[in-house]
Amino acid sequence: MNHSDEILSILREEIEQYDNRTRCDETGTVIEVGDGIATVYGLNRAVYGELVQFDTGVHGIVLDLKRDSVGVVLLGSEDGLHEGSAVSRTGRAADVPVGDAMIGRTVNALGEPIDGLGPIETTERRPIEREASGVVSREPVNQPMQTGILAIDAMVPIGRGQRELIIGDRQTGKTSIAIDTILNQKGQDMICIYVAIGQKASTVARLRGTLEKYSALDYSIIVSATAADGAPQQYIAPYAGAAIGEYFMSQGRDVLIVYDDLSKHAVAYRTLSLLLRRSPGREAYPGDVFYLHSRLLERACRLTPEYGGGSMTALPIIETLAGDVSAYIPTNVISITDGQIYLENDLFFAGQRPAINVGLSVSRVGGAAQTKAIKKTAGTLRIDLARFRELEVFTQFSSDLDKDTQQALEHGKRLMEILKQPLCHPMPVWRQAVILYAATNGLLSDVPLDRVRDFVQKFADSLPDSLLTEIQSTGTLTGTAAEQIREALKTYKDQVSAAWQA
Ligand SMILES: Nc1ncnc2c1ncn2[C@@H]1O[C@H](COP(=O)(O)OP(=O)(O)OP(=O)(O)O)[C@@H](O)[C@H]1O
Repeated sequence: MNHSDEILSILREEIEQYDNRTRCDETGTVIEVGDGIATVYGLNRAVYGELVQFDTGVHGIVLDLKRDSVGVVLLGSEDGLHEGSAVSRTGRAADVPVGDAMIGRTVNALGEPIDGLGPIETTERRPIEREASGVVSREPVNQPMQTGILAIDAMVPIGRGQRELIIGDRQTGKTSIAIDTILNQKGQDMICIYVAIGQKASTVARLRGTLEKYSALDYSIIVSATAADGAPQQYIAPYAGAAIGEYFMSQGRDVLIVYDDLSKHAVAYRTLSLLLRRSPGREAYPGDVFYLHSRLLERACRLTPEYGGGSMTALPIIETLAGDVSAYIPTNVISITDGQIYLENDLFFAGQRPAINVGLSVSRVGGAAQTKAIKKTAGTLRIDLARFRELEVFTQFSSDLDKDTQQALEHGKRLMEILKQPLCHPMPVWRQAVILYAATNGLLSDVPLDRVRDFVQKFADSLPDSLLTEIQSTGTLTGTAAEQIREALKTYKDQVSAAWQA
């Protein structure tokens, strides 16, 4: 055989076997399975993040690519899977159904309904992992996202498209802030998505009950991967929530997404990584744990009108241990987000609820989006509170205080009082503006401290409707409106002050 014949025969052989070989790459065999992880041989062409299907019908996601095998995390039960089970590629990344039909429903991390209300009719699906929008398609944050919580809207304002972290120890009211914010979106044309990661199923059910009670389910979606669901579901749940949110954002809608909480998400990812035998780094987290959250939170943005003009505001939640914000995951997420709302144990137990530590809370971009009426009336609030905190510490043991110090202390105490807010009572802009105006201008100095909270609420209720609608619709507090508030406050005080002496 001459040289060219030899080449031809090799080529012919290669071509004949080509089909066989590609088919072989499309299916593989399980070598080992356990703890929700399968090691598969033969899926040479599988790509990172691809969805594969086992012969039992269970799906898995390729999360580890090695020279001879791939590591797959199972999205369902491993019952019936054993060494030698067949696995086939699907050629697509893990995705979730998206569409208006999802609104009002509770779904799992794969977008399947778990609320017993029947199937969800959607026509579109979106991959759970997607590259975040680029610089060109983004617009600066310049529209407010009212939380309805006075302390936040006045001092840590959040804009549409912003990522604001809610951070604090366990049981300090983190979830409550997120829920109140969702309740306040009623009638604001906002779609709210609550992603529950690693929580108890009963907690999620209770939360759904609260949303239902306040008619917030009409514009909300709950994505739930409970503690019973296992690490893979907990790992993909926030990405699934983001994909559902992006669908609405691409339709030009405004979306609010809450990730409750990313500490548990990081723990789920650490579990998977350790089971996949990746080398552990600081606090045993894998080296790419920063990327885990940055690629998620980067997907929140506000789009320019050419790209639909929608927005996705993210409220990730992080739980700290004994107030330690310098731990690995908290510092990571603090550096990714555009600010944080820091909740403090001491304040919570002292009855200051929501327990927001104003000194450590910050919003890096929301100031530009703050409603004018609030900006104007809350002007000195932060500084006055900072001064109050300092004086409070210094004057703790001294009884002989000069008049100025006494006044500043009394003023600070009243400011702290108006910032207390019960659960599920979000405040509209006009009410916030009126209360702030009265408090920051020292108009409450003659109201007994223990009556301040009740007084301001009832006073706000007594104001004429025309004034409220004017503040609410224009978003500003004109000089005449301010004068009207002053007058009304004087009259109202005269009416009720007799009862104070009694
Ligand atoms: N503004 C508030 N007024 C009164 N009670 C509040 C307020 N905010 C939170 N609480 C109460 O504090 C408790 C803890 O709240 P929440 O569950 O929101 O905290 P969390 O930090 O999310 O807790 P976890 O660590 O369990 O996630 C709840 O019982 C809630 O009712």
